Amino acid sequence: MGDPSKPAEAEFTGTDGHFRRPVSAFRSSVSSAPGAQYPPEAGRYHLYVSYGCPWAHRTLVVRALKGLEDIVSLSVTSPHLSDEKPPRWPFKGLDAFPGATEDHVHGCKDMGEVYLSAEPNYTGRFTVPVLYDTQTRTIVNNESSEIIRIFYHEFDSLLPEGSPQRELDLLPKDLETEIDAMNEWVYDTVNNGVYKTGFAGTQEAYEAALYPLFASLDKLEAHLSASAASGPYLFGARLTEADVRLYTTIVRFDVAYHGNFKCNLGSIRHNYPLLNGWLKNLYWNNTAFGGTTRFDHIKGGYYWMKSVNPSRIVPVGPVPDVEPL
Ligand SMILES: N[C@@H](CCC(=O)N[C@@H](CS)C(=O)NCC(=O)O)C(=O)O
Repeated sequence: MGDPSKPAEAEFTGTDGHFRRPVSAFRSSVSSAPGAQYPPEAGRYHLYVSYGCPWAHRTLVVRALKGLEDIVSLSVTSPHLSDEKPPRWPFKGLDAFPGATEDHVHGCKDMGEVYLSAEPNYTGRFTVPVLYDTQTRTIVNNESSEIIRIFYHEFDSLLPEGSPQRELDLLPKDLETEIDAMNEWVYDTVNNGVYKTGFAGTQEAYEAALYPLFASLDKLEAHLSASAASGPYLFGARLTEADVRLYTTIVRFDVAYHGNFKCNLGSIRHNYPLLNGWLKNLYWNNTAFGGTTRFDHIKGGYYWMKSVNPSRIVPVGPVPDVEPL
C-alpha cells in the first residue's frame, strides 16, 4: 500500500502536504427495532480499542457513562502501532505493554487479523475503535461517532429501569442542532485539526491547520465563558456528546499534541483557563473520563510515530499530566 518512502501512519498526507483522513468502512448499527440484523444482547458485542487513540477513547467514555461494561466486553491493544503497511495494532502477546490485553474473542495477534477474519477481502486501514459481533463474527461498525450514538440508547432495554445510566441522554433533542453544529467545526479544526497539523508535509499545510486549531480553542474558551454561569459543561448543566468528543482531544493536548504534533501556539494549562477547568472537572470528578484516560498509552502511542518522532523517545513532561483541581 502507498508510498514506500513514507512512514505508514503518515500515508494520507498528499503530495500537497495536507493530511486527509480516510472514511470508515463498516457502518451498521445495533438496533432494538424489530427484526434488526444486530439486536441488543448482553455479552454479544465486543469493543476493540487502544487507550492511546482519541476516537477509541470516545467509545470508552460513553461505554462507562452508560454503564455498559458488563454488556459490551473489551479488548485493548498496545499503543505501539506496527511499522507494517498498513500498520497494525498489536495485542499483548506481540507487545506486552502494561494494560494491553489479548484479543479476548479470537486470540488474534493484532487488529489486522481481526479485520481479515471478519472480512478476508478487506483492503482498508485496520483502525480502532471496532464494534464487533461475536455471534455472526462480523464488524458492526468502525466509526467512533456512530459507535457512541449506538451506545446512547440501543442497549437501554438491558439496563436497570430508572437507573441514572439508562436515563442519561447525551444527545438531548432540544440541543441536537447546536451539538451537531459544534461537532462539525470541532471535528474539522480540533479533533482532526491536531492531526492535520502534526502530519502536515509542508510549512504551508502546517500553518493552514495550526491557526484554525488555535482560533477554535479561542472560540471554545469564549463559549465556556458565556456558559460559565450555567456550567460546568459545554452546554451548561447537562453533560452531552459535545463534552465527550472534545475531551478526548483536549486531554491529549499538553501531553502529546503540543510537542509531538507541533501544536504549540499555547497550551491548555497556561493559555486556556476555562478549558483547563472544564478538563480538570471531567478528569478528576467523573470516573468515566478519568478512569478511561491512560497517559502511558497516550504518550507511548503518539511518541511511537516515526514520521514525527524518529527516535521514539517519550518526553517526561509535562508534569503533572493534568493539573490538580
Ligand atoms: N474515523 C475513525 C478514525 C479511527 C482512527 O483513525 N483510528 C486510528 C488510531 S487514533 C487508527 O487506528 N489508525 C491506524 C491506521 O490508520 O492505520 C473513527 O473516528 O473511528
